[in-house]
Amino acid sequence: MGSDAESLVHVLLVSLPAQGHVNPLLRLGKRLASNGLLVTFTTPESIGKQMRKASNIADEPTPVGDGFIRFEFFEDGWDEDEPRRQDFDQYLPQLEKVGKRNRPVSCLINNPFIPWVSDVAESLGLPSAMLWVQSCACFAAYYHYYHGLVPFPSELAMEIDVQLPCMPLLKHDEVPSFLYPTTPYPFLRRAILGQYKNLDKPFCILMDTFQELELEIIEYMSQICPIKTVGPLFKNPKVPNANVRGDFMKADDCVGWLDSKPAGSVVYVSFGSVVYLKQDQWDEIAYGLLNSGVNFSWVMKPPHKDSGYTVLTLPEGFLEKAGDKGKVVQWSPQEQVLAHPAVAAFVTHCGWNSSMEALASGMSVVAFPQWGDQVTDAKYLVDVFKVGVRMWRGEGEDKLITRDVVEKCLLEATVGEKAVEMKRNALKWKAAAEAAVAEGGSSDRNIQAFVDEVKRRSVEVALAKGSKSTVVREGAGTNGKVELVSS
Ligand SMILES: O=c1ccn([C@@H]2O[C@H](COP(=O)(O)OP(=O)(O)O)[C@@H](O)[C@H]2O)c(=O)[nH]1
Ligand SMILES: O=C(/C=C/c1ccccc1)O[C@@H]1O[C@H](CO)[C@@H](O)[C@H](O)[C@H]1O
Repeated sequence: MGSDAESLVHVLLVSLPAQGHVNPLLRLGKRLASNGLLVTFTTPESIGKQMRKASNIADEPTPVGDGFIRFEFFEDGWDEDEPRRQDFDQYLPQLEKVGKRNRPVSCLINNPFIPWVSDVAESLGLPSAMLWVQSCACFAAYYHYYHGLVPFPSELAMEIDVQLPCMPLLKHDEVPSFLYPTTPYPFLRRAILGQYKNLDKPFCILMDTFQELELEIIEYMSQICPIKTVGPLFKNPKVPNANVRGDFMKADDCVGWLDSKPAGSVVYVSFGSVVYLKQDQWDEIAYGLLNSGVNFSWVMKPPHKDSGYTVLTLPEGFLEKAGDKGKVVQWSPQEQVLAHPAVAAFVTHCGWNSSMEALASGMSVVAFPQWGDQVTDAKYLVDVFKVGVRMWRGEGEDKLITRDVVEKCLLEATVGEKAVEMKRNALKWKAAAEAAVAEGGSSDRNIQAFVDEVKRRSVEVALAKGSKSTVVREGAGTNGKVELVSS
């Protein structure tokens, strides 16, 4: 490692191996590095392999602003082809078993679903932080559910509305769906609530949202938990995002195609990295797109080989009928697409990363949430942030969305008075997001305060540990230039 990197305070970021978790944590890593830390990003080798192939990951630490970022993948102890990785009830304990290893660092940061990282930090006498990768509203919903603070839908009262402090009334199907008594994903409820058991351990809960976006609930929850909002992390005015990326799949080129289209004429359609629709729903979306007459760019990712999903197909003759009006890709460079002037609106599953990327790019949305936080995000995008129309309510609503509804929503989001109003709101959020991450903005100040706190704590830890298991390098306490090294 270069001597410059060696002299910096070192933080270790441990990520769940899922695209929607790697992206925000890696973005945080780049932000911390640009503020002068050495950041090591780690996740299991099974995904590391894919990331190396898709994202040109260097073996050496990469300079980012005043600091460095490097990747270090760890073996999860299973064979390359192990299908149990798709089963969270089996995979999360396995990750915990192999992941609890000593590492010479000053702070450990994890994302949700792997709360044992803060146990590791505690056992090493190190500070830890958690990056919450969903909205503060969802954080509050899980918190109130976990502590039994307000009534939620239950087997006895399935359809009750939920009133959380400082939040709009949520209908029964607008609370994160893993909390429904009937959720088909109880293992994801267990996984996400696992984080709340350990919530007293991280000294800071970083959140990929920003103060101005969720003001009241952030202020409310900040009285209960040590929250620092640092989003939108994908907007990094100090370091361009193209530099270090964590995609699991190489993006297809659709930007050239977008360049050939008039401004505001394209609808971008993507359901993220995990959600997979049923074939009949896919067909209705396809016909809705054709019938609406809009230009479209549609992400059709292949299913994971162990997911049990069958490969989706397009209706016969679809591509011929669409001609140059449509571009179907397996994976897109989403940030670039959302920033492209040709794109008018985004049909999204409302994962929090996609939601933040849309808001911070000034993009109107057609909300097509499926499960988990997505149903709550859709509620906020449509009714609170007022940037979208709702195409479906999510897994609580058991019905096929027909091509006519798809067409109607596409047109509502792209032409007419409502579309203009939504775009106006979206541009307002874009400006607010840019201000939050700009020098002196709310998120920028919080990042700097966090980095200062990590540096301060690294000195404390070094002093407390003495020389047996750690070495404090020359310059300890000045400019935070301290590194702990296991002897
Ligand atoms: O074709 C695609 C689809 C998604 N993404 C990225 O993958 C992440 C998806 O995260 P999100 O929380 O929206 O959904 P998830 O995949 O976790 O359900 C976001 O950062 C997107 O920008 C991308 O780069 N290309
Ligand atoms: O990334 C995931 C879930 C991954 C998963 C689930 C089941 C089995 C293997 C992997 O969820 C997404 O996380 C985002 C951030 O928390 C969230 O906003 C999206 O809605 C989720 O789809």
